[in-house]
Amino acid sequence: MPLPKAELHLHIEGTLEPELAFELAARNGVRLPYADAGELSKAYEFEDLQSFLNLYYELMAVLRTEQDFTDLANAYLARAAAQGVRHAEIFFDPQAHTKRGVALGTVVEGLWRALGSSEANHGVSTRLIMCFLRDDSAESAMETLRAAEPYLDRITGVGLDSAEVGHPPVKFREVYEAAARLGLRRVAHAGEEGPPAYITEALDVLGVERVDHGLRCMEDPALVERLVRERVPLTLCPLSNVRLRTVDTLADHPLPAMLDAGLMCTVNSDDPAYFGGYAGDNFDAVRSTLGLDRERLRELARNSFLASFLEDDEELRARYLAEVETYVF
Ligand code: HPA
Ligand SMILES: [Zn+2]
Repeated sequence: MPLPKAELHLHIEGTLEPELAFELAARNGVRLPYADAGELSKAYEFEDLQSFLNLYYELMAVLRTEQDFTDLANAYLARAAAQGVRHAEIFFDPQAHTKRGVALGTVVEGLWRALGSSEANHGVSTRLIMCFLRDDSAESAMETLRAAEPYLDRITGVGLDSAEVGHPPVKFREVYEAAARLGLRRVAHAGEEGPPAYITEALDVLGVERVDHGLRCMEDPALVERLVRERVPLTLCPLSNVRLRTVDTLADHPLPAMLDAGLMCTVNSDDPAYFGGYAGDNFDAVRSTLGLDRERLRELARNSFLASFLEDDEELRARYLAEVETYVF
């Protein structure tokens, strides 16, 4: 049995495996500019975040119906469960779909058909986090938040993703203020490719409770000290960092130094279909390549549940934490 863990940084659109992409393309009569899944897999060589995002948005063309989103989410949940994920807080990118003419309701209802029965079907509890595309306008983000109001019983929080550099958190101040008034939890990608100042801004201006990635905090000792003091969780994605060349190799990943510094780190998969692994694969990679011992792995798993948005079900959180503490490696 794998180590029980929560996944806190997972873009559902990033779980679209080449085989499913072709299946959905055929079902929906969408033509992909690749002959087959094998040829498509060869396109998974990325230079940076933008080169990945180009493919990520291109392949979304195959997602059209509620059933497509249900199938996508069920495929992810089955894989995650097999790798010890007991709880998943799942990002989705509504604007990437609405701008293609797919209604927000189709996306949310489709995802919900998988998520709403996930505890029974997969043994995985879930939350849904709606992300704004930071390279789109703040007005578009605000319209998206307004359009989501009928679905807020299914949406736990808001996040911020897509191309980071040049799109600082402050651009979304009003949107995050409005989200807070609606009772939504707040997270944001910051410090993946963007500078440490974006992390500070996400905390101070957007009021985020977790920082997605946050890797570049290591360039600013005062910021590290603050993140440690305030116990701000960071949702790290080691295999993603390697594939998007945020670090040179996995052996160079700062995770051990971040744990030694006292940062509240978690390990996640980001876009597992694109970056070579799901949550358990990321844990296996940091164990074997970075030499993390059992107590460090247990700490990462414990952090994942402590940092999760399970405040409405503390009994469940306590059960997961007990599983982590009694886990025999
Ligand atoms: O790793 C990521 N970074 C920013 N935006 C994203 N959207 C999907 N994955 C990512
Ligand atoms: Zn991400």
